[in-house]
Amino acid sequence: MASLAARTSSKALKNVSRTVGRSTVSPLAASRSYSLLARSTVAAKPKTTFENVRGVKTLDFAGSKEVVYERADWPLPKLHEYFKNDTLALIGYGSQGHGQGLNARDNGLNVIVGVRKDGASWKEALEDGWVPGKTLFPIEEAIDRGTIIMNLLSDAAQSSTWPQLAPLITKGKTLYFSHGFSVVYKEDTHVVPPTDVDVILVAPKGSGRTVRTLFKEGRGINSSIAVFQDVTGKAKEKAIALGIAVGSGYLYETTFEKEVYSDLYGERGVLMGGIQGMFLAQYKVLRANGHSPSEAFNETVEEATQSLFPLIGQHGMDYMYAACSTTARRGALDWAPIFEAANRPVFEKLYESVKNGTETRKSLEFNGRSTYREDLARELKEIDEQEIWRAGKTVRSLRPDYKQ
Ligand SMILES: NC(=O)C1=CN([C@@H]2O[C@H](COP(=O)(O)OP(=O)(O)OC[C@H]3O[C@@H](n4cnc5c(N)ncnc54)[C@H](OP(=O)(O)O)[C@@H]3O)[C@@H](O)[C@H]2O)C=CC1
Ligand SMILES: CC[C@](O)(C(C)=O)C(=O)O
Ligand SMILES: [Mg+2]
Ligand SMILES: [Mg+2]
Repeated sequence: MASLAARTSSKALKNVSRTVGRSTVSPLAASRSYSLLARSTVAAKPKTTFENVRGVKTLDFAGSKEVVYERADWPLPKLHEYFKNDTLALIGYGSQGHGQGLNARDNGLNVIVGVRKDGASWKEALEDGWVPGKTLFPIEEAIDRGTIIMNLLSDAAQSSTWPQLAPLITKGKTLYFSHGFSVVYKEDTHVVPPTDVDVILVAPKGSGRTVRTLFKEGRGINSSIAVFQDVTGKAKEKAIALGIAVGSGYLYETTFEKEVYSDLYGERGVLMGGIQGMFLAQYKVLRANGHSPSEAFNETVEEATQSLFPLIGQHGMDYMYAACSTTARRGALDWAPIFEAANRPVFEKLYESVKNGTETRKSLEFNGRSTYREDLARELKEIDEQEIWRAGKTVRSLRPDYKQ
C-alpha cells in the first residue's frame, strides 16, 4: 500500500521545508516572501513572522497571532507509527471521501470505505480500487471494523442515518467530521455524539477534487481543525495527524461552530452563489447593451478566471490591480466601495440566515429527499443552459488543452 505513491509523497515531504535565513518556511510561504520582494509597484508589506519551527508556527495574520500546523512536523514514518493500531473507516464516498480516502491510502495508512452497497458511491469506490470484503464494506460493517470513524456522508445523510449509526460508535473509537454542520445544528440534525468518544473535525477548505490534486502535486490544501469533545486528552493531536494524513498542507485551528458558520456563509457567498450572481448580472447588462455573447463572456468570466483571479491567488489584490492599466486601476478603486456598500446588506442577511439555522433546515429538507440527486442535477442543468455558460463552452473549446 505504501509503495510508489507513498515513496513519491515521502520525497515531496522531504522537499516541503526549506531554510530561509534562520527560519524554516514552506515553499508556499517562501514563494509568498519571494513575491513580496518581487513587487515593484506596491508599498512594503508587514513581514510574516516565524516564531517556531518543526511545522508548528505562530504567524501574524494582519495583526492577529494564530497557530498554524503543517506537514513538516508529521513525516510519513511518524504518521505510520501514530496510526499503527488504527483503521480509518471512511463513511461515504463523495468528493471528500474520494480525496481524503485516496490520500490517506497513498500515505500508507490502513483505510477502509463504508458506503451503501451498490449505490453510486460503491461503484466509484470500486473504480478507485477499493476491494469488497477487504477495504470496501457496507456502512455498518465499516464502522464496526474502524477505530476512527470519518463521517463523510452528505450532511443530510449524517442526520438521517444517525439513529442507526450512533450505537455503533462505541467507546475507544474516534468520531471525525469534515464539517461542523451535524453537531452544531443538533436541534435540527439530532446528531448528538456519545459522550465517551473523541469528536474532531478536519475540514479541507476546498473541493475534495482539489484535496486530491494538490496532494498529488506534492502540495497540500489548507484545512480547518477543531475539537468538539476530548475524552482521551489526545483529540487535538489526533485531528492534526489526521489532517496531514488526508492530504492537508496547512492546518488552522477553529471551533466546530466557527467552521460551519464561515463555510455555509462562504459557499453561499463569494465562493459559489455570489460569484454566479455577480457574473450573471454583469453579463446580462452587457448583452442588454448590444454586446455579443463572446465579448460579454470574455469580459466577465474568461478574463477573470484565466488572467486576473489567478493573480489575486498568487500575489494578492493590490498586485492584480498593479498589473492592470492605470485607467482600470482608477475606475476599480472608485467602484469597489460602491459594490461593497451594495453587497454588505446581502452578506449580513446571509450570515444571519446561516446563524439562525435557516440555511441548515433548507439543506436538510432538500438533500434529505430521495430525489435529491436528480433535483440538484435538474437545477444545475438550468445553469448549464444559461446563455453565459453556453457561450463559455465555445470560448473554452478554442483552448489547446480543451476538455469537455
Ligand atoms: N464536497 C466538498 O468538497 C466538501 C465537503 N465537505 C463536507 O464533507 C462531507 C461530505 O461531503 P461530500 O464529500 O461533498 O459528499 P456528498 O454531500 O456529495 O455526499 C455523498 C455521500 O453521501 C452518501 N449518501 C447520501 N445520502 C445517503 C443516505 N441516505 N444513506 C447513506 N448514504 C448516503 C452518498 O452515497 P450514495 O452514493 O450511496 O448515495 C455519498 O457517498 C460533508 O460534511 C460536507 O459538508 C467539507 C469540505 C468540502
Ligand atoms: C465551497 C463549497 C464547500 O464548502 C467547499 C468545497 O469547501 C462545500 O461544501 O463543498
Ligand atoms: Mg461547505
Ligand atoms: Mg467549504
